[in-house]
Amino acid sequence: MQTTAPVDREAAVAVPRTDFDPYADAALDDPYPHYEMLRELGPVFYLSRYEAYGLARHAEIDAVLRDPVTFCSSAGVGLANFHTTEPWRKPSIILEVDPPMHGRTRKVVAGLLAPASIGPLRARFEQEADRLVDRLLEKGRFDAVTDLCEAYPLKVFADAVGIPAEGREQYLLPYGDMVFNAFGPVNERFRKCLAKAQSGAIDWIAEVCKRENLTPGGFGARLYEAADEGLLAPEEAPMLVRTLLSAGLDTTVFTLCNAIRSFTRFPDQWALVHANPSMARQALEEVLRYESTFHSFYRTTTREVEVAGVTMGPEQKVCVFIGSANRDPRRWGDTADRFDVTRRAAGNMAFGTGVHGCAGQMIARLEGEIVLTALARRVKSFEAEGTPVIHYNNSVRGYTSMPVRITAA
Ligand SMILES: C=Cc1ccc(C(=O)O)cc1
Repeated sequence: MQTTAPVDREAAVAVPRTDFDPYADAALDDPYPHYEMLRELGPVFYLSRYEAYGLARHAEIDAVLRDPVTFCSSAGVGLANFHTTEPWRKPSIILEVDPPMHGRTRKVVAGLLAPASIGPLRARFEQEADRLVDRLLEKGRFDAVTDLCEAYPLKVFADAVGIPAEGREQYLLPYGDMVFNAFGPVNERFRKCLAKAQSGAIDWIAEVCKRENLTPGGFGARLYEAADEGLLAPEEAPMLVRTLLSAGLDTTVFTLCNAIRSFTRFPDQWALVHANPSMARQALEEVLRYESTFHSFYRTTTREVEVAGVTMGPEQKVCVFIGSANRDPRRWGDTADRFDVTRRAAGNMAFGTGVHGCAGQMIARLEGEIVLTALARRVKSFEAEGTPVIHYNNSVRGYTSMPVRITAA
């Protein structure tokens, strides 16, 4: 689909309008029937409640994310347009910038998080996963959110960044919760979360991003070394440490939540992974497709552009529902709504795509693969103990609580 064709007004089609609220609790409880409705509205629709265009099909989302010049990030990647609204914090110098600046900061962060750079962490990550599974098997029943999904990234990823141990539980997750709520509207959820973040987390993050508080050799310290080498301006190093802490915790926590949730819902799928732990990486990819952590974010048009016959003016917000793209039968066939760990789920949109595709996706996959492998080797089955409590956030999806019982192999 061409997004750079000159606009032909006669050919332009009327855009289907909907007053659907993707941020209502009812939508967040189970977004998938709503996504199907949006996909059936057409390749492009208009969210009248938020005065933004929306895309819910894989093909159009892929094309928009691959055109960062027409669909920019420097006006913010949430509903708020930074050209008219004061952001809640200083914009990110990697997420909320466009090429060419984006290319420079991205090169530094991508180098830090590349397979060659994170490979040496594998042994430490595996040791921590085994230690954690020891504890879980002793317990037998526990809350998978607090005791597993939060505990693991808060230890291994926060250690890899090199921040102090003190204050992580209290501040890291509430800060990430605010980062992801900020991509949605200023609703009650946004306001409550911002007030909470302003009562400690924002200051704590600023403090731990300072060079003197970062462990030598960690990702944080290495960003300052990049500044020493002139690859970054001095003031950019703490901003990129902030990026790691903004993007690298809640996302992985919720991906692990969505994995455990999927395996308790579909025990036959766990049985396959338990029987063959080397499937863990492939199974994780299906979790990322089937229950994406990141569900939606925005781009802003930089000019008048036609998408699938619909003419959009400049300065228009466009919401891409990547959680829907991952269930689009046009891309995944008629089993798109089936959780199937034998599927080839590569090419899913869980980490976005294009130049802004998640720079941390390899370390996120490493954490997920290692945890699932450690569990697959030693846990025969997961049983849900009661209904898990959904974590309501404007753009990411996971759980606040998930009591489970495990049976040792
Ligand atoms: C994937 C989300 C994301 C959130 C925050 C940042 C940042 O703060 O730079 C980057 C990515």
